[in-house]
Amino acid sequence: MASHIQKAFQTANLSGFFSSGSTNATLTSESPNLFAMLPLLFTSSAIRDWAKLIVIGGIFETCRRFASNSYSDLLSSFRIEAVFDDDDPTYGWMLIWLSKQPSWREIRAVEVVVDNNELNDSHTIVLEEEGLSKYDGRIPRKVVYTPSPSRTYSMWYKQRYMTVTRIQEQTSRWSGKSNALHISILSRNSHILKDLIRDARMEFLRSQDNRLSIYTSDSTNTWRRIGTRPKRSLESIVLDPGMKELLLEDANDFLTSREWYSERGIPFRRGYLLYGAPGCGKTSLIHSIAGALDLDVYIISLSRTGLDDNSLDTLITELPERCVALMEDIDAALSGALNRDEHEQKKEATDRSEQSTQKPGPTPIHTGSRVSLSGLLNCLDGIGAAEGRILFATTNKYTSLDSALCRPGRMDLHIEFKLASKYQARELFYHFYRPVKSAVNDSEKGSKVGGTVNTTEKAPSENTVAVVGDVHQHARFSEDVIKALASQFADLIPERQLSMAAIQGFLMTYKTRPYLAVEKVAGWVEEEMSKPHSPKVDVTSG
Ligand SMILES: Nc1ncnc2c1ncn2[C@@H]1O[C@H](COP(=O)(O)OP(=O)(O)OP(=O)(O)O)[C@@H](O)[C@H]1O
Repeated sequence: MASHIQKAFQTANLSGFFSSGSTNATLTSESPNLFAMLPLLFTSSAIRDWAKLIVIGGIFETCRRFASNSYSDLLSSFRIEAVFDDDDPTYGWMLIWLSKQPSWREIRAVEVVVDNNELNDSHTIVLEEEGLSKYDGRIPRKVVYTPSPSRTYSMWYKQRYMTVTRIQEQTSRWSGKSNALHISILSRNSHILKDLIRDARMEFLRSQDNRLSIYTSDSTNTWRRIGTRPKRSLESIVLDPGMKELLLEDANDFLTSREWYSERGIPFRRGYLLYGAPGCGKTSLIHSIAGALDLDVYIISLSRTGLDDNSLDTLITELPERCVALMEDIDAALSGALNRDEHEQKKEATDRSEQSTQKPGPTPIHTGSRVSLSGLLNCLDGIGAAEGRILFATTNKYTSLDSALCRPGRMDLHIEFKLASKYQARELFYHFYRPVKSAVNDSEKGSKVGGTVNTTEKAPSENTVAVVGDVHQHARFSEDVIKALASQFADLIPERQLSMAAIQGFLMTYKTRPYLAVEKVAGWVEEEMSKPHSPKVDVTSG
């Protein structure tokens, strides 16, 4: 081979390169004749040499690849690998588990962010709260660490070497970045991965104690956990006696009756329709019940831009088995002609034009949603509808709902929320100001006068508190005093005229001043009742 190439170079006047013994070979001054050398490179013996070169090269490359693959296979056989995508709950479990590992606290390359949104904890890791205390009356914002993208961190898990890499990818210009955790553990035993996932899940559940996970759907119709919120105790929601208990018992009974449903061939689903005036506790009760039953809440926003029948179907099909699905203001999403199917739209338009001289129909509300009533009905009890889910729907306009939507099987239990009764006003007052046991000041227990409370009498520090502005100080009044004040307060609230939200709003003005609240309530009620938008309920008894 070399002889052929040498020949070619000699022909091209480059023989100086190959002359033996010449260590300082230099080019001749004549320019090399490259064209003359070409035919020599394609003679039969030269081609044979080329072929040999290719075969030898090929053998080398194959051996190299074989060795490298065998090496990776060998390594893989000692390694367990797993990928956790951020659109799956396990990603959050892993981050929380990592944040609890002592070695994780010593990592040297992190992405540091200030956690602005208390709800949004699914992408954060390592809560650095040490050394951060109340400063100058302000609580500092939480600083969180996230593992830097594309870096590999090493650590030990159950005496096994483990590496963690966070991969970040730009999914599209609009939908932003996606994250994934790649975990590799040096072990031949696959149980180590199961152990890791179980530990991560336990850590996650521990961190969620007394918190409720909330999910919403994003523009790609995927469920995303937007964060958590503290569970609200059922006790803090004041409804007519027996109402909460009825709902909780029914939901509890449903969750434990899977077999009963399957033996009778009834789809294992339950729907509750909560209707009534705004601000009467519908949403609060749903969150509270979900907390009491330890279920996650999946919010289905029917008026979300871009949502149509197909995507709604996908979302409902992908609900997990045990969860609370929440559709708020179901009337708002379906009230427009836009949201009815074509046939119904036309029929409705004709009916309206016929009746227009007697009664004008409601103006359609144009939301960004393209969900039709028939689409919603099919989703709620279609083949793909998730089993074991509890659906809660709320509305302020019960009478405007289609009867097909309200029928048993879709909405099994209808519960009316009325404006506040005197009983509710009293209980709300009591829960608002009730003493925290440890902080009751015994010296104030004597402010009760002969079974009634003198509202002109002020607790010693009531006015001082308002000036200082430490508005969240509680429990300076005895239970008896608060109970007596609550009764006086309730007497001044008219039956079923004001919403609980409005009464709560009034009490917020007097956060630590129950006496003043009682003193001012009559004036406030008068003012509220004279307002033109004073609540009117559009309901019929359910
Ligand atoms: N029955 C109640 N008991 C205790 N608090 C209540 C009650 N009703 C309303 N509230 C308070 O009023 C506020 C609004 O309540 P909520 O959002 O649950 O009302 P809603 O009936 O869902 O209103 P809307 O129909 O406008 O969505 C909450 O802060 C809640 O604490």
